[in-house]
Amino acid sequence: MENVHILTQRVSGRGDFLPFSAEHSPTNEITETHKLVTELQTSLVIEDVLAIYAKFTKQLLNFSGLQFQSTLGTTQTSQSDTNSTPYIFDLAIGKEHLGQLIYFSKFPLGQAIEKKLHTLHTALVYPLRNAMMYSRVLKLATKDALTGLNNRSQFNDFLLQKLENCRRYQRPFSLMLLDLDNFKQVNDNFGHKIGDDTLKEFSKVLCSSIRGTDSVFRFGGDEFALLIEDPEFTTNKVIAERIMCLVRKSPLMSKYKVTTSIGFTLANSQDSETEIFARADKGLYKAKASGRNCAKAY
Ligand SMILES: Nc1nc2c(ncn2[C@@H]2O[C@H](COP(=O)(O)OP(=O)(O)OP(=O)(O)O)[C@@H](O)[C@H]2O)c(=O)[nH]1
Repeated sequence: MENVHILTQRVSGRGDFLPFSAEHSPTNEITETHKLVTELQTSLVIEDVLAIYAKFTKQLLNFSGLQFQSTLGTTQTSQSDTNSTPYIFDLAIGKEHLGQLIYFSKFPLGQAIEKKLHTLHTALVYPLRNAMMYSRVLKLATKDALTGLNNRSQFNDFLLQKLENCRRYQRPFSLMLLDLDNFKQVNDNFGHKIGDDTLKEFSKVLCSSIRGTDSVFRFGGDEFALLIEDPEFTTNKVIAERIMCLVRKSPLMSKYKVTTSIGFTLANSQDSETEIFARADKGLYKAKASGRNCAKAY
């Protein structure tokens, strides 16, 4: 510990290692680590856990960025500058590898700092693993595995929320239901893999046809839905036209002659989930009955 103290005092002027604490005793270190663990346990969100850890560790090491890479992707603290030298640490609990924690620093890490970081990593790993598990479970519960879109259960929650906002704050929204036409023949004639690729392609079309405030869902099979914020009747028509146009332009979807039928409806403040859904579904039925590849309001 004395080494840490000497090191921080010697080079703090350069801005890399800040004085960690005036008094470094084993008792202090245990108290600090305990405080860190307590704070880390206040969140199950990976980004938050990393931010809490970064704030604490900044007292020891003036790093310019902190990143955590795992099978769940890359998370980094806000305003991370990743241009300086990366110092990579594997994080594991026993044989379970969690991922890599990367400190970006303009200055070299001394051995004493590295040792201290290893101690802090022991405080980080359990709360981080809990957050990773939570993220996986949340994904399983709310996302469609094939397309990564929100699933039906998430749709039910979103729809209730939108109806509540519509009733209380007169915030209008609309529901659009979409179903692919002639999709069965893609699977039957070209195989399930091409069928899956078509569904993924259509998901991209939907995501690129809406604004960030709108949401896309896959119910299963070739059925999708959109919840559109603040729409006018014409907005819905514009969105539907945009989707059908992108489907026509998609090399994959045009190759397999897949189009989409669309039904939509505007919400009103008296609507229940069943009522609004039934109206959009009638619109979709009308579109199918009118020969497919078109959009109908109800
Ligand atoms: N590749 C793939 N196919 C799926 C998936 N889920 C459901 N399907 C298939 O989607 C097809 C849905 O067919 P329908 O909507 O009934 O048929 P369609 O040809 O689109 O008929 P219309 O809607 O009347 O134009 C069925 O063949 C299902 O087996 C999936 O995850 N991947």
